[in-house]
Amino acid sequence: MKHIEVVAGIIQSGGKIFATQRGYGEFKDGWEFPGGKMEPGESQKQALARELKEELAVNVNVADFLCTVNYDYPAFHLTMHCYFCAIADGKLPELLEHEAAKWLSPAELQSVDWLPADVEVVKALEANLR
Ligand SMILES: Nc1nc2c([nH]c(=O)n2[C@H]2C[C@H](O)[C@@H](COP(=O)(O)OP(=O)(O)OP(=O)(O)O)O2)c(=O)[nH]1
Repeated sequence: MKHIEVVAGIIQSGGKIFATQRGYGEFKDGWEFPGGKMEPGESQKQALARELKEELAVNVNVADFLCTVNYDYPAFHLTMHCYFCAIADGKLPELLEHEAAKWLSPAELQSVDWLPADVEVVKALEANLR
């Protein structure tokens, strides 16, 4: 089966977590942690900083690793590495590709319709924030 490996960022600011809603493709309207695929020669953290800059025009410091999740979608196997991120310069994300975004408090994490692979990430995040 096809294998896709991505890095995803849990951007934190003022005690809240940034969630984005996909604007296109197979998973349109699903909620996720922004990020994307690594390019050859990039570390996971470098790839994540680049993807967040491209998608959200935001400068982040990629911080602690949270978890790696594996999920079998019908058409591919996903491996996703998740890292906490802090905004480096106070400039908030702009939606260049996503259709919507929300800043969620820890208590609000279950209030959006996460992509299937993200359910486990949210569980790990809730345990980490507790
Ligand atoms: N970035 C990201 N992708 C996720 C998450 N959860 C999840 O199932 N995915 C899936 C959706 C995509 O099929 C796959 C790869 O994500 P991607 O960001 O590279 O998106 P994409 O396939 O639209 O790729 P591209 O057109 O931007 O190259 O991972 C998540 O939290 N963040």
